[in-house]
Amino acid sequence: MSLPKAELHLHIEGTLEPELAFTLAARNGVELPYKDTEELRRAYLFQDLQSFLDLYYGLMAVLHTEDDFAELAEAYLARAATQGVRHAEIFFDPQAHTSRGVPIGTVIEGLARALDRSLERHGISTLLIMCFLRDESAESAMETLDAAKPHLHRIAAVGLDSAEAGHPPSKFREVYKAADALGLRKVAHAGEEGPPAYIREALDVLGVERIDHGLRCMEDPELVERLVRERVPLTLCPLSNVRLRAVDTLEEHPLARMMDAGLLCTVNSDDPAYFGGYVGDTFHAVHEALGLGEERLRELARNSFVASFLEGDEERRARLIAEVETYDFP
Ligand SMILES: Nc1ncnc2[nH]cnc12
Ligand SMILES: [Zn+2]
Repeated sequence: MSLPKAELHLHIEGTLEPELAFTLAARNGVELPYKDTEELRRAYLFQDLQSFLDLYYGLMAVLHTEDDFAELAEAYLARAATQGVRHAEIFFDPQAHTSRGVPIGTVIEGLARALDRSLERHGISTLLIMCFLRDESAESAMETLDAAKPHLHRIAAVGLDSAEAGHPPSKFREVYKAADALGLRKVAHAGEEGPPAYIREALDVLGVERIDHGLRCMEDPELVERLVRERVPLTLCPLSNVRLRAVDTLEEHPLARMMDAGLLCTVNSDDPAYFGGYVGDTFHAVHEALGLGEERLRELARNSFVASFLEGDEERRARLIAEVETYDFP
């Protein structure tokens, strides 16, 4: 769907399509435990977040050089442009690469090469969000922040992702404080598999400006009231929630109820190579499965720009919102 939109919850490693994975594996002499792309795709049957993460981190073994990261990001941006994406705030997981011996500079400078030409090539403005793996230690997160210091001009914000249960946001209090002191903005995954209390902690302890997912806020009416009152954006990922079994079917996804409750919802693709669709496909899917009409889709698109970190370019934000308001649905 080419309705103009921002993508605010997208893991660049989650855009690694099987075809590119095999190309990079051949180029870098990496042997994959799958015969071909078909067999790899057949392995995309996940029981929960952890079963996805196990495969996801394994496949990252094909990413080695700056060129690899540039090619990965370029492929995503080219595809996103065909789905109406005009602005993308892109997560990456440095520890998933540094732990394999790939220097953080290789990751950041490779991604930046594609991002730097994205506006001109694809009409997509971009920024980078560096995520800490919450199932690694707080010390490792702090070392990652330190290692990123020579590249800070490339990074807009920090985030928190990976296995949520048992890894509360408060574990990362100090590293978020340090990131804040460096002028970085703050987001965190919370309430995907973890309880509503993790959403409160992300707000109160880490001081995040957006909640990634936030799905489980619906179990806590007082929290919903607060999120509405404080206009805290939620970056929801409905196709991901189905594939990782946070909800049984897309028809049962609470997105429509969340919008009715007055929450500032956005929809995003999370890891589109694994979850069956890019963000335009996701808009289409929620239209079909949840009966969200044109005004609701327009609201989601408007919210994506409202919730974006486009503060450096208010003129662009206003122009993109105006495009949403006047978009003619086919
Ligand atoms: N849905 C998700 N939740 C947590 N960490 C992730 N990393 C990539 N996708 C993720
Ligand atoms: Zn995510």
